[in-house]
Amino acid sequence: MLVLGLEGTAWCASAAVYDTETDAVLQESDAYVPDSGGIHPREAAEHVADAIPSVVERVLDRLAERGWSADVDDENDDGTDGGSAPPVDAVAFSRGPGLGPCLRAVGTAARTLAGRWDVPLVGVNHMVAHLEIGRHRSGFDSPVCLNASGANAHLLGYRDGRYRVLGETMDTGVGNAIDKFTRHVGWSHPGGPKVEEAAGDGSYVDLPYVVKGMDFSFSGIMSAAKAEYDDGTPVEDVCYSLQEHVFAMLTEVSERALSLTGSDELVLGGGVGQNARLREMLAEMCDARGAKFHVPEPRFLRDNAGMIAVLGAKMYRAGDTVAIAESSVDPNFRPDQVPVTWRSREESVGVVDPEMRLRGAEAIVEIEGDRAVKRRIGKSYRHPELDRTLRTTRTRGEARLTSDARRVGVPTPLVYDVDVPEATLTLQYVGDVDLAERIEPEQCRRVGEHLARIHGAGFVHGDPTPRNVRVDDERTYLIDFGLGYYTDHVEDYAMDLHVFEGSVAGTTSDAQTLLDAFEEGYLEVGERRVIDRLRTVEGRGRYQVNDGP
Ligand SMILES: C[C@@H](O)[C@H](NC(=O)OP(=O)(O)OC[C@H]1O[C@@H](n2cnc3c(N)ncnc32)[C@H](O)[C@@H]1O)C(=O)O
Ligand SMILES: [Fe+2]
Repeated sequence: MLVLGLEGTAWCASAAVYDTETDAVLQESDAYVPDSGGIHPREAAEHVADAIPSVVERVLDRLAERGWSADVDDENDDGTDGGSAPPVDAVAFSRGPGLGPCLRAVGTAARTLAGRWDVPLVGVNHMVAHLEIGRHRSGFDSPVCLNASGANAHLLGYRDGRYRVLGETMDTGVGNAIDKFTRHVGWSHPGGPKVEEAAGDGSYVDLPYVVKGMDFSFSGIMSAAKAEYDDGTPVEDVCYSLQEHVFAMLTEVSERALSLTGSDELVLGGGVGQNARLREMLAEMCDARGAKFHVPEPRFLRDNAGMIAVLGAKMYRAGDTVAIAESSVDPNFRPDQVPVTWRSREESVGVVDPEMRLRGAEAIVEIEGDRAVKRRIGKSYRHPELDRTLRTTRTRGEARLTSDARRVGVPTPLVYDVDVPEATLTLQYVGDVDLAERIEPEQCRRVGEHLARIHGAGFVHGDPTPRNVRVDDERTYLIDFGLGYYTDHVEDYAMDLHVFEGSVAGTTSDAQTLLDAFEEGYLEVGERRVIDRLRTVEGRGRYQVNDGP
């Protein structure tokens, strides 16, 4: 079977033909490169509209040269000859997300071709295509996927018919964040490769580092990078340090996602995936924990129609086509809105392996009688200076907040000893199991109460996932305050709730009952305005907890 794919969500007009028999992809692309600055949406749309017909023509010429032909026959229903056979069996196109005018140009082209050839039309989500191409090329069963593209950055895992967002950026996509910095220093789009090149000669300067659970944010680090540049720090040093911080953040959250879901497979997708330093960090992290890592070749990382054709073929096989009249584009199409018709439910991630607990993402915990000795291990993937700063500040912070939480009535382990240079804490051993292994509404209600208490005391936990809660018959303990901090921003409190809700939704099947109990518990002790803010946070679209169809 042959499927034509069309891509043009922003800067790249591309057409590809995927042959399911041989797994070969023919691809022709034409990039829009602005004279200066970033992407101008109108210019980009003009480029896509102009370039699509010629990339289609070129790829069809190559198809004809090779003599590949579609399975579909050219007979009419009554057996008479229907004229010339269509060159492909189906047409797939990027339906979103992306820039509206660009998407509309691609949609129009796709509908025209499908209508002319009388073949089915398949509407593909561009973000899901970025990750499915890695799963396809790697042959992995059920990987965690890190999408690092221009307008997006998120961690996804398949579960029960949907891709779940396990973590994502709280502001801009990773490529756009880097591109904003390069615009500031006068370099044109795309900025990523220019930063990578300049970074080669740079040395380390300290910049903000922001991860919250499996979510992360780039706005602070980008303002700091611009300020460093304006203050005269050599641009190579800023580029080098930007990469060290931003990619270490992405690697850390990927490791956390592997740990939380118990998956041992990671795939990388998206244009920023072309960056050698990011790939190196992820490969090193996976290697250290015995996980497999795959990154597709560059032509399938940056925007390309090959990934659209490959996913289009899977969808077509599953009967997942769209009528022309219903094929309108969606600039805000989220990956977790897509019904995953081409995968079976058995492939879900998130079946938690109890053994994993002692091999958490950042520390080694040894149980000695009634004590747990927790050592934050060095991560060879990150810069030694950044590594030391993170380990010592988190160790110190964890000791302090664990005690502060107990003082306001939240069950936490006693802190017996703190060794900051060794990044080691000796804590009381608490609970029988992780909440992840025995998750019930009553425990979730208590987690809600506990979080409300610490928010009332002016700090957040920073990573309240079901693995950072321990339970026994009597109590529900919060542990691992290493990402917590003092703050009076309601947004930070709402993010704590969002992290808990996101990780419950990402790893359980009946999340709604658990989350209702959690919010009830929170409201019993805490303030309604935090729950209200949580709704606003979710409503921003970018980071919704989407549980089921
Ligand atoms: C919605 C869609 O239009 C969008 N696609 C997109 O942004 O193009 P993509 O090819 O996936 O990623 C482009 C980004 O990838 C960055 N990039 C390319 N090469 C890079 C490199 N060597 N290092 C770092 N970033 C790089 C570029 O600077 C740019 O920000 C998306 O997937 O979010
Ligand atoms: Fe993309």
